[in-house]
Amino acid sequence: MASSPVTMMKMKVNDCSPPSTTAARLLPLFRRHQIHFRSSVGPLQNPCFPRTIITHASRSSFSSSSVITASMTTEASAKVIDGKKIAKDVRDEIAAEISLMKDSISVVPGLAVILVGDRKDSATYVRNKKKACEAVGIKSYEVCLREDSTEEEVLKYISGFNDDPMVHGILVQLPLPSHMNEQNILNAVRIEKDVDGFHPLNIGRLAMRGREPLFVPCTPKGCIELLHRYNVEIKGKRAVVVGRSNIVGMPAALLLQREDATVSIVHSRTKKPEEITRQADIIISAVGQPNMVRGSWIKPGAVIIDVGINPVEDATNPRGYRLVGDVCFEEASKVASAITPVPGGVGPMTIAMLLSNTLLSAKRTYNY
Ligand SMILES: NC(=O)C1=CN([C@@H]2O[C@H](COP(=O)(O)OP(=O)(O)OC[C@H]3O[C@@H](n4cnc5c(N)ncnc54)[C@H](OP(=O)(O)O)[C@@H]3O)[C@@H](O)[C@H]2O)C=CC1
Ligand SMILES: Nc1nc(=O)c2c([nH]1)NC[C@@H]1CN(c3ccc(C(=O)N[C@@H](CCC(=O)O)C(=O)O)cc3)C=[N+]21
Repeated sequence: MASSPVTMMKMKVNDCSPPSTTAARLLPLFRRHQIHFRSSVGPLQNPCFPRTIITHASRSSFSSSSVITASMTTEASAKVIDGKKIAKDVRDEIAAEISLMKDSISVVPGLAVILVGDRKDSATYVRNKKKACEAVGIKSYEVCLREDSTEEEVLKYISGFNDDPMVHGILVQLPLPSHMNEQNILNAVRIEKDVDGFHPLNIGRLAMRGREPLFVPCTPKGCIELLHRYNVEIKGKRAVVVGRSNIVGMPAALLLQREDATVSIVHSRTKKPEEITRQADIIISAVGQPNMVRGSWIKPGAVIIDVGINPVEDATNPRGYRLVGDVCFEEASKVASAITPVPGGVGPMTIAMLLSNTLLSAKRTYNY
């Protein structure tokens, strides 16, 4: 099993790294933090680059070929949805609320994180969660277990945290080692402390009309929060979710549906996925395939939320790799009206939503 982003590394399929100037070239058409769907941007759409490694040399010769028209040099550029900034705003709001809570009822929220094994990426996420908790005033409790621990040991810690009144949220970092039964473990978390929103009862309620889950899974909740804070209208729009995992794709589709979008789901068995995504006003992509969603898959003016976090080889980066999304940013930003970058898009929002769910849980416990 892969043990780090480097060993997990996928081969580079094309060079879609965001041009450094993209963030600065905002469309005058859009007011800050307000996205309107464009019906068309004229003949500006980028043709698909071949799915091969494109070096700088081959790219420049490609762009001077007859395939790209002169108009493409003046192409529109999508607004970049700044997840880092919005996540900071959310964290500031949470910190203010926690400070008030502490002053009035002398309680601070507590989050327990259980990490099993030594995956480097998981260790990084857990470290980042801990830092984020400390910064807003949430007390964090951390358990790190060896890769060869038993399921019973994990269940024992969950049971302890379930009974601990100082702990309002419990997160078991995924993926778990393959010898453990993920379902058994996630089911053991008390739903009142299920801040990840992965308990089947929470997911079931999310899927039912007229029912309310206690917690909404953090990453999909972060995607919707970004759409709301950028004033993207969801109601009545066509949304396509690429990916149907229990933790991102499926709950993202359910949430969009709850927001009155008309939702389609694309997965690994979908034929001609680009024909479906091209109908979308909003695309949320969570597949884990670097740069899979090309410019030609996108309707002009669509809003793109890229959840994918994919390490690709990059010799120029001190880490030897860099993170890219599921969406070819370079192409998509010429067609879409707004797009999240990777990194700096959905990732920081996931952590902000975890803090938000933990605060919500503590408030619920004390009827605050
Ligand atoms: N930004 C963040 O906060 C987070 C980012 N992530 C990232 O999001 C990505 C997805 O994560 P996760 O949902 O856990 O991944 P999973 O591997 O659990 O699910 C991937 C989904 O994508 C589908 N899929 C895979 N290949 C294709 C393809 N070629 N065409 C269409 N659909 C495809 C799969 O279909 P099928 O069901 O048919 O197998 C599956 O539904 C990863 O890059 C992950 O690192 C994840 C969590 C949080
Ligand atoms: N129980 C559980 N809950 C999760 O929510 C969960 C999980 N397990 N397992 C793994 C995935 C992945 N995930 C991310 C969180 C933050 C970033 C994040 O902050 N990313 C930064 C980049 C970080 C970097 O540079 O390495 C960004 O996109 O800007 C990414 C991915 C939560 N997950």
